[in-house]
Amino acid sequence: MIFDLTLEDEPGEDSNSSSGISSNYTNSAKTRDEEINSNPFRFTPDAIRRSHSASVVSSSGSAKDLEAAAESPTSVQKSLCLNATSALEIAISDSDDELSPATQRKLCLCASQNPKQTQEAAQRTRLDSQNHSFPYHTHQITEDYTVSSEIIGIGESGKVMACYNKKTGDKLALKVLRDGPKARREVDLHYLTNGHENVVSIVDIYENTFHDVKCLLMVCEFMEGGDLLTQFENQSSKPYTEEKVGEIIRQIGSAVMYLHDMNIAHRDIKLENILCSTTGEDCVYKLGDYGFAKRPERNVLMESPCCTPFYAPPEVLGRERYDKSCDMWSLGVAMYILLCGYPPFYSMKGLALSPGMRSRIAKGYYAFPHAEWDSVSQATKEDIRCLLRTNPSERMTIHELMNTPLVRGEDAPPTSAPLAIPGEEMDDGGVSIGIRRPSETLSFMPDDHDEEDLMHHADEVHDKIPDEIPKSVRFLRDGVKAPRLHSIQEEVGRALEMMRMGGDAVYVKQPNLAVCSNPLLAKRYKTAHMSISSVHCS
Ligand SMILES: Nc1ncnc2c1ncn2[C@@H]1O[C@H](COP(=O)(O)OP(=O)(O)OP(=O)(O)O)[C@@H](O)[C@H]1O
Repeated sequence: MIFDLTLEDEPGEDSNSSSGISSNYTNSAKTRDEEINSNPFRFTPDAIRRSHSASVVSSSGSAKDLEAAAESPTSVQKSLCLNATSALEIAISDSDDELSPATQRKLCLCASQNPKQTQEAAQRTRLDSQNHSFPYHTHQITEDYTVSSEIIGIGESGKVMACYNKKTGDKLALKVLRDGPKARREVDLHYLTNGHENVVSIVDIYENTFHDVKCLLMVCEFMEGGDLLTQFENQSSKPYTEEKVGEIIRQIGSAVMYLHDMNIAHRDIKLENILCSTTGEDCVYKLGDYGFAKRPERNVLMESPCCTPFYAPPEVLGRERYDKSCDMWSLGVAMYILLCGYPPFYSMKGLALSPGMRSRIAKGYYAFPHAEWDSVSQATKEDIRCLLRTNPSERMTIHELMNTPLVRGEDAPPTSAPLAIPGEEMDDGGVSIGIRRPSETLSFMPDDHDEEDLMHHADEVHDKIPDEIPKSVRFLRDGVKAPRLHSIQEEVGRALEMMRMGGDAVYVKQPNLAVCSNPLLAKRYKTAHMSISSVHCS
């Protein structure tokens, strides 16, 4: 389903429109010029790639001209909201009441959040907001904001657009969600943590209808520096210093701790969901996109496989129960990438989630290749090991992470050539093994074998110190550029969609019972209908 959000200049124009939004596009030239000049993404190669389907709005401005243009604002507006593959249920709310003065005041409170506000104030906001869901506006967003055609980001659930506060002229980010339980949950959980200085602030939220489809329009503070993945790639994925990574993790970890203390798991922590206030040194990092956040009822562990495979812990891929420790694994992956420029787990065949990659994630097989990791302190590598533990109950918690020297900004043990610390295995191929726990295997799987192959080889490779450099590391050694994180992410996004829709079902081969004398196999077949073939996000 595609929605058409056309834009207006004056408050209240065409307010009788049944779509809830004006049908004329008359966004002012002044605003558009400002937009062009102030948009930090517009001239970056990445911004061009991301917004290639969008165009800068013609300053001649009439709706007719614009519609005639090949890449017209109308087409951009049409694709504004949601992608066609979205399959969420639509729950029409009965209540269309205007906001009470009290909720309006509350909304203003949210809107004026100072990014530098103290934990104490955040605590107050938290207590206050715990008792309320976000006060939704029911009037048209165009009464308060000029919605621009500028795309500032593209995600799974659609595009994030720029919009401008009509009173202040402030630039903000607009995310449009199709109304439904999932969108409500995203907004409500985001709102619960809205007061934290390292969480992207929701400023306003509207319930508007486009062509009889209810949408939630979430207006958030605009993070000028864009997302951290883009920022990282814009400097050629050059590894960040430990000091810088410590600072990023200190800020994002603070938000994660806030969530975890409220028993909320974010479940989609990745560099794209870490937003940056600027591209400069004084950048404030904030957590965004609560699309998969979940707050379990009565301590029920979360079961749906919603993390991006790239960042996904083994228990998610294994359909086992998982909880907030999922976020810790993802933080470990993010730290790893920032410190070396490539991910710990990826498919050498460019697949989103190959059997080989899945297997390496499940077993915690990754490496600290010397070239990139010799300059990283042992203490930091140990932190990553603790975050990437395959057993969630043994994984480092957010409170433990926040207490590490890296995050506290204390002096870590001196950075030097690799030391052979007890229990850490080194091979002679320039690789320090990421795992070192006696209970875990110390070898790399042959890359990207299919599942069956892995089953056959599992015993052979178990508990064997690798005598050859893993292919993924050779790949880097050979001077081949590390995989483009963005291109991998696109693939991962597609696989993730499959996983979310339950398409990643387990296939049980049907045995020929007529010739099968194996009672176990026969029993497995008879009880196959009892197994859960796929798990859906609730
Ligand atoms: N407040 C903001 N300020 C600046 N850029 C933003 C903001 N919110 C989102 N973006 C940009 O838009 C992109 C997509 O946003 P977001 O992650 O919220 O969408 P999504 O559809 O939920 O994505 P996904 O589920 O794929 O992570 C971000 O990676 C970022 O580049």
